[in-house]
Amino acid sequence: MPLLAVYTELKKVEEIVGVYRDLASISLPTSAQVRSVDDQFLAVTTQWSQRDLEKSEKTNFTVNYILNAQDYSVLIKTPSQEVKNEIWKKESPSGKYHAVVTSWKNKKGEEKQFIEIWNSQGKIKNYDVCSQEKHGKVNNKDDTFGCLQWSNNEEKLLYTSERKLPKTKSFFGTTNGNDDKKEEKDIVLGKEHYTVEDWGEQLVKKSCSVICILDIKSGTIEVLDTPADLSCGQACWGPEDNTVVFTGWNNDPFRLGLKYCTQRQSAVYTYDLKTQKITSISDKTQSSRSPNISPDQSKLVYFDQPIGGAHKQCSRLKMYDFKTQTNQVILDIVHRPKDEVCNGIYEDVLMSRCWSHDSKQIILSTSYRSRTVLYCINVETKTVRQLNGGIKDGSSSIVDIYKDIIIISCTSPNTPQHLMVGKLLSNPGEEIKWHYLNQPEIDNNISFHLSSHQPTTDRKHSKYGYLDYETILVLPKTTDDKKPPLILFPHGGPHTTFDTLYMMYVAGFCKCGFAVLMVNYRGSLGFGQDSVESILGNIGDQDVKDCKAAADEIISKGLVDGQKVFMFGGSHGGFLTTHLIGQYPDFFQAGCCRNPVTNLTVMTGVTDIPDWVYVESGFDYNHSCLLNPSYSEEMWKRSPIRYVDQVKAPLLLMIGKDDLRVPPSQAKEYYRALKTRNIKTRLIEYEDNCHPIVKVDSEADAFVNIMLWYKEHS
Ligand SMILES: CSCC[C@H](NC(C)=O)C(=O)N[C@@H](C)C(=O)N[C@@H](CO)C(=O)O
Repeated sequence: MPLLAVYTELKKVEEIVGVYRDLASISLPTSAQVRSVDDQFLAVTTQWSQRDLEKSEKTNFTVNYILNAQDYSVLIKTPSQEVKNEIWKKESPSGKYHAVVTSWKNKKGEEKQFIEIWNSQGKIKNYDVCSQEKHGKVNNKDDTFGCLQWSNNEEKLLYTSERKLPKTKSFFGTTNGNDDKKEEKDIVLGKEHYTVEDWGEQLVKKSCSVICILDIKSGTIEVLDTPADLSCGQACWGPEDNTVVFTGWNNDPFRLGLKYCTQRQSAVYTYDLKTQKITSISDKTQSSRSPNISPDQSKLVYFDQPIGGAHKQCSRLKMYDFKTQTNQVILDIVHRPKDEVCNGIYEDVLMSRCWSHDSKQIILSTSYRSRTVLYCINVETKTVRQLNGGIKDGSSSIVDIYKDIIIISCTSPNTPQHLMVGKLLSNPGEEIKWHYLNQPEIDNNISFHLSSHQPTTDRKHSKYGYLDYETILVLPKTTDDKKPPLILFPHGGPHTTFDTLYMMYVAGFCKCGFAVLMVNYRGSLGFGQDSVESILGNIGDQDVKDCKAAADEIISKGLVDGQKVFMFGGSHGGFLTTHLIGQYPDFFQAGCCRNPVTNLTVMTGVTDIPDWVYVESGFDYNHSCLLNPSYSEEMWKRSPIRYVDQVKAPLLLMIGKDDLRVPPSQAKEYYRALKTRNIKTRLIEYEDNCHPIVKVDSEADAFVNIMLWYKEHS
């Protein structure tokens, strides 16, 4: 390479790395809790996360605020305090105590988990919860099953953990001298290689979760006697702490991946702590989750939806009355949005605090077309109203509510997530006045535009007719008349959505000079259940054409350079990337995808969610389904690999080596197919990454590689 070329290349790398460093240094809020100190003051504890590129890890820290209770102005803000080894922290109802679940490695390198109880003077109790050998590892906050709940009398803590498994050793092993007689009796021989099923991608080693109660005074642990065929989670205390309410997922006949999948068979149960009787309070023909009890303890709300079908869908909000022991629908599934207020609920779970103080209203946030919006739902009148958010055309989501003081997180593609505080007003006509907890840094070099797209006549759906869809165009500020090159970026799923959020990669692409078109093709969440269902049996066609048509429309408006179009997407977005470069070979300069689905015919045997392949290809699924030639033929027709002979655009493929959702074999097969056809391609493999490639160092490396790939092929 000539010297000048080497220099230019290095300069390019330096610039991209510089862009990424700046963006990675932004800290983002992860949670917050509000509490009233007295009539004059409010206390808000906030948790934040920031990438540390030097240490290749995320740094977590807290910041505490004291606010004036009248006008919400910030009176005191404490310096940031780094948090280490903390899995979970929960304040007691009176605010006197904190429970903290911590994880720590001892000198032998063994992981230990503790539940610590703190008051204002310091740590008052510390329990090595696993040493009692009543259960396995404690679930953490991000697990589907996780929970940590104080009893109302502050004497007990509810949490979930893995069920205790019998110890096993080889048929041929001798006992270790340290084993006492009792332990030896409990050891089963020759089962050490038996498979232990788990719940798949990002839930590895989560096999059967149980509910545990820690008595804070004595340190004794009670593991509730729940059936072995249920994985239990999302537990909370029932009225007067006499029952425990929880979600139970069926383990049988075998577990399918649960991450991004709310359609699995699950129900809401109560467990009577005196009689140990378990009762299902939800409709067992539906999939129910996320029970949440009202402050007056008279009722609870939860989500439900049909079992099976699309991996995420529109859900109902239901309510169970403890006195009458009856259920009612508060907000039903919205098939075809009719009004301007609500397109239905698409959330996995409710926030742990979501009730108004009078136990009459629920606050939740969910997708409404391409924005996350706030809803206030009156459970008595069953009326829904949208609450005003913090940014026009941006997104707002609830973080916490306590005695009607609400904390929200506000964002838009040019404004990183920041926290605001306001008061829920009794007059529904009045707008909430939001006050900043922290000031965001708005990037005025980035702008965004929402567009609605109508399918052309040839793309009308045979059952649902004309369903519209949306895109979010994120544009860099240009200093000359040159139009920016375009990155076409459809989301994965396919049943997820792009809301007008700040996304580090998108902001970074813009700062490197690219416009980004994020496509909420038909099938995305936030547009009604008909839209979700319209894509089943149509993948590889309807979604592909929606993306291409959206790009054409934006190019025709003259906002971007139509001669320089690049593809980008992960997972189902990678499926669309490989489809689009195959079906429209002259349209794209280059492409890049993370963990793409490329060949459906071989996916059923390797993914943790084989049902996805059947359902998205238009077939019904049950656990005994077997692939046959007619299914395979249809799956082949819908697979990107079918078009590989037509591909011209150089393609960068990235894989997380531990991905259980779309195993690396999918990208590898496509990579080999391109190589033998002399199409320029590169495969990058990230160790220790699963489906989302988000380990701090990998995410950073991937960004620079993507930008270099596009720049090289511009
Ligand atoms: C058999 S895998 C099908 C695609 C996959 N669907 C589900 C239900 O997991 C998918 O597209 N998943 C996305 C939600 C996804 O994981 N996308 C991300 C990763 O976080 C991405 O890289 O874009």
